[in-house]
Amino acid sequence: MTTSVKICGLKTTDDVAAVAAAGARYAGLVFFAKSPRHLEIDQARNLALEIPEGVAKVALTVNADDATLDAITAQVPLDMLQLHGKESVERVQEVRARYGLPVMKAIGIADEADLAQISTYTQVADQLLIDAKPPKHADLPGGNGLAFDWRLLAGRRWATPWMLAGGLNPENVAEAIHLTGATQVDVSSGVESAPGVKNAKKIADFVQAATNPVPRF
Ligand SMILES: O=C(O)c1ccccc1NCC(=O)[C@H](O)[C@H](O)COP(=O)(O)O
Repeated sequence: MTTSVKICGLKTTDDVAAVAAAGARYAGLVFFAKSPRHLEIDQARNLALEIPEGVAKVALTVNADDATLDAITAQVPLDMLQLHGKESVERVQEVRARYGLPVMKAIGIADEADLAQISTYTQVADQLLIDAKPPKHADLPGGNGLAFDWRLLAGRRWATPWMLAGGLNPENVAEAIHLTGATQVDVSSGVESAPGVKNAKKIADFVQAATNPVPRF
């Protein structure tokens, strides 16, 4: 089975072109003001209109209220919502029902105790993003370029589709897939040349390494 790739935090039409050329399946648009990848709604709309069919447009929000989600979903053509904050099970259900879009819930993992969170959301989310838990005082709840111990996921399976994220890059993604059994992976910092600046070569190398994961270790 080939691995599906999500490139998160696109900001320019060059980023869109690089993602499409590389063969990624998902493109993430970040709505979080503190992030170097943040987009205003009109910017996101223009970018989303450039994303070709076959690449799913994912809007990433953090503890967003209905007014914020109403504004985003009214103006930006989308295929999925990614909830990357402390949204409860009930909030995930509400968002799914209100917008009629598939919802991907991010779960932060630092140690084995955090794995219980995954089972909590399997019944309500369409997808899960299993990511590194951010450091305590981090400005960003995701997109920090930090990995967790992938061995925590070894041999575990969930009925809900899931993506592996956190500190992935072209050099380590094959090993991460090998250790976790992930069939979907997500990356942001690992395909950038500076925070918020995507690099087309790194995007191509990442997709290549993820979709042809010949272990090099
Ligand atoms: O990317 C951001 O700036 C961001 C901001 C606020 C919440 C979440 C954010 N990113 C979430 C993602 O889906 C990232 O791709 C994921 O955390 C992996 O990031 P990285 O470790 O940098 O590859």
